[in-house]
Amino acid sequence: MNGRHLRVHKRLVQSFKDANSGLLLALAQERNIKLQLSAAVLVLCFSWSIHVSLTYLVVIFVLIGGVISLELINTAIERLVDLVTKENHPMAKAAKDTAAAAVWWFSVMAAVIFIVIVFATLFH
Ligand SMILES: Nc1ncnc2c1ncn2[C@@H]1O[C@H](COP(=O)(O)OP(=O)(O)OP(=O)(O)O)[C@@H](O)[C@H]1O
Repeated sequence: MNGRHLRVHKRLVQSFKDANSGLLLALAQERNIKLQLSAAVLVLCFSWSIHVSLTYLVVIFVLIGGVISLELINTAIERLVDLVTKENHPMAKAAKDTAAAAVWWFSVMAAVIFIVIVFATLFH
């Protein structure tokens, strides 16, 4: 590996370490993300037990990834707002509540799609 490739490799490894530390931080501090990961394990076990098709399984993985990713972005926005102001401010509330709404909206859609997948698998 030449010098340039080594630098690119080190940057990639460092980016991965930073992202991993962000995930661990959110896991340690956010109750919601623990609940969502537990729900994801249950959903995957149930999906496996009813033999969902490979296509549906891919959809389920995308939905789980979407919920967890949005929760991580929500956590980042919460931290950023807290860093910017400790005061009670309507814009701070709007930022936090809108970020939280993004998670909830996607989670509700994911739940609806999962129910459709379960019915389609059991009663096709
Ligand atoms: N600086 C602020 N100014 C005004 N309202 C705020 C402020 N910080 C938080 N809030 C509001 O207080 C409530 C709780 O905020 P908090 O930061 O504790 O989020 P949370 O309940 O821990 O969210 P989550 O459950 O997603 O982790 C939210 O409705 C939020 O909009």
